[in-house]
Amino acid sequence: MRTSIATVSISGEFPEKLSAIAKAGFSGVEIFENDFLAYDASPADVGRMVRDHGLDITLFQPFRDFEGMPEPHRARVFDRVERKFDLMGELGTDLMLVCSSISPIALGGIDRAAADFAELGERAAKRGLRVGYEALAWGRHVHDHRDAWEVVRRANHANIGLILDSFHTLSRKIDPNSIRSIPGDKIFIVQLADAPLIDMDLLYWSRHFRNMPGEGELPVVEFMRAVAATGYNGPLSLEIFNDQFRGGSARAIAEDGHRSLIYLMDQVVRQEPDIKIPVPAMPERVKAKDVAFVEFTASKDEQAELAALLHTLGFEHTARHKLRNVDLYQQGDIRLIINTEEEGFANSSYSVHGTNAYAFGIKVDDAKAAIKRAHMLGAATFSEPRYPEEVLIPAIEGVGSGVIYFLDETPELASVWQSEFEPVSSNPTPVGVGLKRFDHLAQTTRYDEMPTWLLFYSAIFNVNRTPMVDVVDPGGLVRSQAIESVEQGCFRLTMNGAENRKTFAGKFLAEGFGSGIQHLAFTTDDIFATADALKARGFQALPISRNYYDDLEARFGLDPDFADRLRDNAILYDRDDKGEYFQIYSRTYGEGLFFEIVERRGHYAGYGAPNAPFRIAAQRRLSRPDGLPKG
Ligand SMILES: O=C(O)c1ccc(O)c(O)c1
Ligand SMILES: [Mg+2]
Repeated sequence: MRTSIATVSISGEFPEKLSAIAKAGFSGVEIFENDFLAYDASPADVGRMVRDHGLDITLFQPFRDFEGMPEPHRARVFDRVERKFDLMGELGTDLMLVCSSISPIALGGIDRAAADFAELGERAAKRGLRVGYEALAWGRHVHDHRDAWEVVRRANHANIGLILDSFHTLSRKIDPNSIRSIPGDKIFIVQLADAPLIDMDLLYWSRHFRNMPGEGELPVVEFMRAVAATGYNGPLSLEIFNDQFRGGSARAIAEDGHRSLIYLMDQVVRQEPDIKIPVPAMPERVKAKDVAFVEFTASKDEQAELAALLHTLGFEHTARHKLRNVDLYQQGDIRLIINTEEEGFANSSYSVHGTNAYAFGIKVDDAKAAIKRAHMLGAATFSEPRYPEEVLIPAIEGVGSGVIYFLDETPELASVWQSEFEPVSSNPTPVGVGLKRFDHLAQTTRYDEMPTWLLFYSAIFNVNRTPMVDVVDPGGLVRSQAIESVEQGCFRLTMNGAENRKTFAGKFLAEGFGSGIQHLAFTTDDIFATADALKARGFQALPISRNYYDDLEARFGLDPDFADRLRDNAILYDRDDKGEYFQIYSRTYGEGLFFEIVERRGHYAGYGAPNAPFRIAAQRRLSRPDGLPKG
């Protein structure tokens, strides 16, 4: 499997782009002409630089406004082509992309274009070069790969072929299955990009909003299945025009790109097993069954504070690690760990971020297979020195240099709580205030990092993504999107992307020095009973404004007594046609960490997004630095 990426997809100067691309594992690059023009080195030097990085040049692009020109423009276009052929010789690449003309003076007609390409084929052949024709979605006469293919077919020249670009085909909703009848050897290169579904001008959409396959909403898998079914076995080349990527981290974007191609082809080969493209075999997407535990790191002083908060939430200290300063707190099926070790990874995480939920475990069917898949998708495996008595729990690095552990039912992993922990309480599964399971974990990250992590989770795990919702914080916008295991209701994780530091989420990032789990949500089967039990334990709920309840009553036509009960218990409420949702929030702890208790009734599948602005406003009121009343 040969992977390639257009230089335009990556931020930085030419050398920085190349080094990021090579490090991420690509085998080639498309040289986008403007990147080359902006860089002050001879074509031969640039070619050498590329090869010194172990990369080859898969394509030189784009050559614009070639076909259909009336004389005298036509002659000039051919002169221009010859100059670019010279350049390609010096760079050391044999493939040029011609995109369909947008020139207002270009004439239409498949045969006229085919004749131009036949002549171009002759000229290219003399130099041992090849030319591929790509239909831009906004091309003047040709804007459909089926027409571009007809031009190439009629040009009937060995040195002229077709270039397919998923964006141009899928943005126009052209059926990708129309590709299946094209001979694979006439497809000279395939360019891949995804995009979010936004209804806007095609050119603007293409130049600003493309993203990596799997990050957007276009049927790129269907497209690539059709391409692979033709017998195509050339490079898979990413061509991503994206405003955020241009300003992002070259390394992260390149790594995302490589991961996106491996993930894409893994899906393709499972559905088209006879393709020619060699795809590395890997275990299937991991079924995430549940959150097995969440682990906090804290100093000894802060442990006491955090443990007190957990106590008011109904958790009991049930066990202590036999060899380490690690304590286990339980309630229902929920396990929380506080790690106060003074060396090792947890401690470094504490030094950088303060008290934080730096790790979590996921219950899977086969932890070894999970690690293998994650590894093949470029995730870094995580391990720490351990005592001989300690079990090796397979783990990877996750969001914000947090850790994700995998636990399965193999004897060693299933018994880790018994083998490594000493009970300190006679009741290992306290009922507490009635919290039963994790409902979801919420990770906060910078908005521009969200695609990275959504791709990371979706490539490794068998999860669906919910649509992105905008949450208005008085300090700016926060965008929120959830991933959920396909097997309904087992594993849920919400990602919140903060655009700036003034939002509550943005402050968490700034003060905690990076992305991480900002809140943990637990389920109860009876929110009112839990609210009473919480009060009895001295739990302080996040106070919610009276206005919210007046509106709630009006909006949903609630019975006033019911609305009063919600208000008296600071319970937030939402309802849709599938069911109801009840939420109680804790006050924030430390740099903005908090807890949520939810009850889902019926088949409510959301996260109370309409309530988020009021929750945030309440949190901000409490954390005002001006010393005004705290609640
Ligand atoms: O936006 C463009 O002009 C452009 C240029 C070359 C391509 O391969 C492409 O897909 C788009
Ligand atoms: Mg293209």
